Amino acid sequence: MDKLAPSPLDPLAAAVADRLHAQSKKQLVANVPAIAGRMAVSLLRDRTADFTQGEEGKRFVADKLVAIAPAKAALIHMLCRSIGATRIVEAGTSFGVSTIYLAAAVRDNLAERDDGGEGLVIGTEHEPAKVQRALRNLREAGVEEFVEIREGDLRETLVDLTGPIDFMLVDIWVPMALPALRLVTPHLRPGALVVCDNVVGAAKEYREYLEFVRDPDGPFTSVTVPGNGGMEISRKR
Ligand SMILES: C[S@@+](CC[C@H](N)C(=O)[O-])C[C@H]1O[C@@H](n2cnc3c(N)ncnc32)[C@H](O)[C@@H]1O
Repeated sequence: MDKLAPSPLDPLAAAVADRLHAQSKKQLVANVPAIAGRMAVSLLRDRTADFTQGEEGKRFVADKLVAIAPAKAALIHMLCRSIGATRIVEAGTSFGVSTIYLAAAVRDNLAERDDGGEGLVIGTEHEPAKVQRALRNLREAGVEEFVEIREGDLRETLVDLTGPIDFMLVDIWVPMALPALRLVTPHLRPGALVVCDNVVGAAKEYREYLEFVRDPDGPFTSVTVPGNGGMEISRKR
């Protein structure tokens, strides 16, 4: 028996997502020694395990999927379906794996409402080649019409957002997580959810982000979901 529940996606989108999950895992496994080496150098040099920074780090990750894990993707899909999300922001699109789940949720939420309303996932990605790959994957998965990918640095691409936003996925290199959330927070509707990946595995690196979402006087209430690097799920007050 499979360890995970079946994919929540329709067969067309599931086939594309499953292929990309497998590709991402294979890429990760093949690069374990390279990643471990880079983490060790980063720890010694900058006291952080974040190996994505600096010119060399950026070059290394420029062609990597680093896709969200299947179970986490299924969870964000379920959350988006549960809150009826139709306007979503994704910080960190890469090859579009998480985007497929978010866009499928928007499509299905709109279909259930059946009121002619519109919906959109606004993704952002600063590697032009990844944007092209994401667009191709979204087209193949049949969900392209529900996605707009803004190419460039999110500190520029997310400044002119209009709300209300129902859901945000933060799956980005760590130093960008809090700047992304700060940009989007004013546009999140009350009850909107923000999911940030890998906050347990990289708790030290996410310290400021976590302080922000866990601040009892701040704009969010927050829970940590452990396992596989962990996730922080924060709800806008
Ligand atoms: C962890 S990956 C995203 C994976 C994606 N959510 C998925 O599941 O397929 C993070 C992505 O953020 C992109 N990125 C990093 N810093 C960025 C920035 N300042 N602006 C836009 N994109 C950025 C990287 O190029 C990388 O593709």
